[in-house]
Amino acid sequence: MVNTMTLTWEATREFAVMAEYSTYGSVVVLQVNNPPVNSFSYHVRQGLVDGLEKAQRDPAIRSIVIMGKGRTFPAGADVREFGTASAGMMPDLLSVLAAVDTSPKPVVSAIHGTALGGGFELALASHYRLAVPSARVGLPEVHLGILPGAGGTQRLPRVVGVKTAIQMITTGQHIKAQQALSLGLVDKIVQGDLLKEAVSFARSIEGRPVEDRRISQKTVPDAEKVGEVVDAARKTIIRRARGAIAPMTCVQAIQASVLPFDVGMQRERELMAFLMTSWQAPAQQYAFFSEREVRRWSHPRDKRVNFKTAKPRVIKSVGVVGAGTMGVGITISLLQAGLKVVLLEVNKKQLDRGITTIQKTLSQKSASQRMSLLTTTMDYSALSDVDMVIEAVFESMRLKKEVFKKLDSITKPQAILASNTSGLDIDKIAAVTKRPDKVVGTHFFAPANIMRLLENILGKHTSAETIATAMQLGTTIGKVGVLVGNCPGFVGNRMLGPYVTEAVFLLEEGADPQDVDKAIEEFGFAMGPFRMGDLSGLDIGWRGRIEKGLTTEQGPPPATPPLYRRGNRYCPLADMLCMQGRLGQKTGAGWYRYEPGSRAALPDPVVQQMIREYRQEHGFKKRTISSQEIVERCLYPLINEGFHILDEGIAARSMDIDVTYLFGYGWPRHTGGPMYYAEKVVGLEKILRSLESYQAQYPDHHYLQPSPLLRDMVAKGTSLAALGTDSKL
Ligand SMILES: CCCCCCCC/C=C\C/C=C/C(=O)SCCNC(=O)CCNC(=O)[C@H](O)C(C)(C)COP(=O)(O)OP(=O)(O)OC[C@H]1O[C@@H](n2cnc3c(N)ncnc32)[C@H](O)[C@@H]1OP(=O)(O)O
Repeated sequence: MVNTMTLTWEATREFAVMAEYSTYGSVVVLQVNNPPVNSFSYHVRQGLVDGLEKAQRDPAIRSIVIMGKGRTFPAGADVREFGTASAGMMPDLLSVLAAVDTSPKPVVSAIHGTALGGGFELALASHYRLAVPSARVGLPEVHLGILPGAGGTQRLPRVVGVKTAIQMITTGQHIKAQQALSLGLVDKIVQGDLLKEAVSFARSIEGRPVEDRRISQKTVPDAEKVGEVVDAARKTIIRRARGAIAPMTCVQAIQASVLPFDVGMQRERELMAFLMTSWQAPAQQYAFFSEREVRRWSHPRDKRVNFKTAKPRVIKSVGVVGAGTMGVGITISLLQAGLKVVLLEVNKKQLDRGITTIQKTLSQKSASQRMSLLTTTMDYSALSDVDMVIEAVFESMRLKKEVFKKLDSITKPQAILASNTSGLDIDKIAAVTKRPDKVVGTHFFAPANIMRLLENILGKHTSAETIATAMQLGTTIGKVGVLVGNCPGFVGNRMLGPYVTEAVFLLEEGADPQDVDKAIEEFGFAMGPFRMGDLSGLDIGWRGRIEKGLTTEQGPPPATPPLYRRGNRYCPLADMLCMQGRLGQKTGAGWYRYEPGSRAALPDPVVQQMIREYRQEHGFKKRTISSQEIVERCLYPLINEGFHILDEGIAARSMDIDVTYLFGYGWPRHTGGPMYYAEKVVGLEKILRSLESYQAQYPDHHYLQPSPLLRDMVAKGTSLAALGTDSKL
């Protein structure tokens, strides 16, 4: 045990504030001090190298502790430095870690918070690792489109074997301290004061040889199985990674860990250089920072609508109206965050079903505690005292207006009233209340307890305080909140319109649903539009089209040309399926057929026949459509709609659109999001020319008409960053 009273502070802060050097008798403690996450920017690297050298020079020093100041052990390289001059400035991270590994005096990494990426690689290069019970470690570089390029792909498998290393590195998962201990990744879990414990531990190992503590000198325990492990991983990754190059490149680097350490390190370096210079790494890093940047929201409508000045109301209790799929998912999210919930459902059977689902979904451990926060009711008066209500009833304006009228009369005057509408006019809903300033859209995505996106919609009268509250609620329940303006479909579903419309037009011309889905899935989406439609339920879109008067339950509205609605081209194939009761997975048939109890989408000859007859009836000639055309025809109109949205100020920045798509619609992260992809991967000029060319072929597909903003940007050579505040990225 170290007696704190005997600890003496020597000259500190010698190496700027970024790696503080303190001595405790024979122990040097190097504390990285680079808030918020102690990333390894240039000055930290220099500070560590200087500190290590100083410790080696001082004969009174016999051991070295490295730790993080503030909230965490270093959480990795400074990603903002990537691609800048300071990233390449020596010492680089590899030299810091080499100085640690080869130190003749034992080096102990003492971990709290999150030791991630380069931070965990530093710990692995150390001779001993301690962790507090709440610490987590991991190598999440794959999410940034790179690999653990400071020896992580070589040292980790030497401890846990190739199989576990592949699993950890290709998923980027964070491991809790206890699991890290059982995997041999930390040597000891310490309770109490980490600094004191680390110094005490360092003293206890002074004088012991460090050679056999160097992970770099060990061999991989399952080396003989590397071939079969890599083959198995390849199969999983091809299925899971869909177009992302980093996961398989990580595997290639890990494969080299069975070679001598220096050879493996060289291979890791080459593969890192390959990834660092790929187009996917900057796209994923953009996605990482955008996820955080959307927290700094504002809206051009009103300068008070700004994260800096708007203060949220305190929300302790929330009413949820409707115990359907969405209401139940929202309730689970709120309960999991420790909020009190009053769930109202007027249909007793539905309410009972909802309660059962909530009970089943909440984790065993905390279920009873969480359930104690839940009140269920069929009576609106039970909502009289809640701070906020989220309405999640059926998507009908008439019904929503009825609900909001009731809520306005029953809830306390300061309560916020939110609608989970997926695209109806928030202003019309607000207009039936006497508090339009407290009405806001909070669009959750199914399953609402899992999907991270929360699209918050600012109505004409929504106050800054109300928006701040909705954004804050998102953070409280672990969602990524994006602020958008009010228009039909808001950002996400509005852009989805052209995508699904064009996908259905492709069926008219010769593609089958599975051809379209395959092309979109190869692009990187987890599901193509038809599989997604079957999963969500085809009746959702159908009801929406009925509500808009585009179709009826019996077919086209009277006196309507079959393939046109209100002057626009219209394909009724989806309506035809719904009229047959084919509503998707839930009815065992939609665009595909499903065996009882299975979710596997099977091509259905009945649908293929229906499409064939439809083509014949309307004079469409079947042709072969390439995957490239499918991707362009579906995604470019979606992107084009994004430009309209920016032009109208519905989204303040292109990154708000990208984050919406990354977190709500499964847009592949390695492409950065639709707007990033358009600008940085394809190029705006190419998008514009493709739209023009398709529009010339299909003049009545109005979504193919390029947005004036896109045209203007191409003509002037302006960038998306220049439109909003994402220039920082
Ligand atoms: C040419 C090739 C030659 C080869 C030579 C190779 C040499 C070796 C080089 C590199 C190898 C190592 C690479 C890496 O380490 S990459 C980074 C790996 N680490 C991560 O991915 C961690 C990312 N961060 C997180 O997961 C989280 O931030 C967190 C868990 C650490 C903390 O979460 P939370 O408390 O929720 O905070 P925030 O996420 O909100 O973050 C706060 C703040 O900090 C910024 N930030 C976080 N991590 C980094 C980072 N690694 N670099 C820069 N900035 C970071 C984040 O953006 C937030 O900023 P704010 O929005 O402005 O507040």
